[in-house]
Amino acid sequence: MAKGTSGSCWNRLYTDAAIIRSLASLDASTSRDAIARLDRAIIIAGAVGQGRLDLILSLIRRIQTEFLSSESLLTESRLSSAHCSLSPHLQTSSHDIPAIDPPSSFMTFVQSLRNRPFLLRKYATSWPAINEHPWSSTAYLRSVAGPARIVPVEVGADYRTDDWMQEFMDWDDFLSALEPTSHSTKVLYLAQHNLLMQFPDLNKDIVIPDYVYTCPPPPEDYPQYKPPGNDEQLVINGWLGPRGTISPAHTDPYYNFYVQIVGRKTVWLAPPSVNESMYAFVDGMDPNSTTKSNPASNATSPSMSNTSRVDVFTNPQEDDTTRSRFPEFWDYVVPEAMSATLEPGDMLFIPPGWWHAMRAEETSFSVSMWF
Ligand SMILES: O=C(O)CCC(=O)C(=O)O
Ligand SMILES: [Fe+2]
Repeated sequence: MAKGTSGSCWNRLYTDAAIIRSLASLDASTSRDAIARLDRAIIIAGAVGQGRLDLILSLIRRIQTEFLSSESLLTESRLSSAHCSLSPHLQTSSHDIPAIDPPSSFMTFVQSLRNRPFLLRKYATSWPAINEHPWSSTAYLRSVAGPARIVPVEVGADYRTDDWMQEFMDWDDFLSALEPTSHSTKVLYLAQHNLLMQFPDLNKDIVIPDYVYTCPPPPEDYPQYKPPGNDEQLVINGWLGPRGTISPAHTDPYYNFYVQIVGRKTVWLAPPSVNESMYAFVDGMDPNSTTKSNPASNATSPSMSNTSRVDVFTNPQEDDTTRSRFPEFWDYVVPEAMSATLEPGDMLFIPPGWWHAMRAEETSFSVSMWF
């Protein structure tokens, strides 16, 4: 779900303070802390300010070379570990997401295709992220970062539950926890994070599709659409986690090209016209309440007001309360909803305002491009 942006003067102050503090009394014993502080300036404050991101990245490299170059990064493992090859059938959707041939022109995309989701199967199979520099290789993912880097991680399978939290974690430890040999019992999800800004070598492994630069007008059913507010009007996020990580059904206000790089992921979609039957969270609401809510009205908690309380990955045969708790969902949403399981190389298009939920069928790495 799209996060808000916070005041840029504080972000600049945070960034500059992090740079100064990491250089003060820098030696071998403080080098890891210094790198973590610089990473937090990227992650929390977006490393704002003229030339600050490049400065921070080159400082991190210098500190790694000076103090941590002896640390081995060579541990190799493949992330993807197929558990089953069958695509799960969702009880909560009635249609397949249409798989089409690539639009014949940008005009076709902007004029007629931008209003509904579609799937371009195998669109990205020739990307370096799938071939020359496979993002399924933990040795490669370690090498683009170098030692002592930290990343933001969600702990817990689903952000609607009480035991869910976010924390910073060592990138190496996070990758180790994803490896098939790991004994980690926690569900860790690196979600909605601009990993390509933090590890810019990854940028050369993807090919941003030109559709994101076509400045499409608002779709017919979402007139309030505006592109992201950054200079490029484009936000790229990475999503990396083990089998079972779930993003519950929610809406974002942007167009989205979503590319599956490693593993398989099941996607569920429903149009903005079903908003009233999605049982979105409303500020102050008891999460177990079954009251229907309109996500556009009187919601004061922006972070959850566009998130549904319905578990769209439920199986009504196993959970017999779901039909009685959310009757309108079953009556009005399920007939409109569509789903698909994405394979590496598949690219999905989601228009703004569409409800979407994702579940990783195995260790999964995806990239979203909001525009
Ligand atoms: O991959 C996921 O878990 C969620 C992706 C998503 O919500 C998005 O791309 O907007
Ligand atoms: Fe989303």
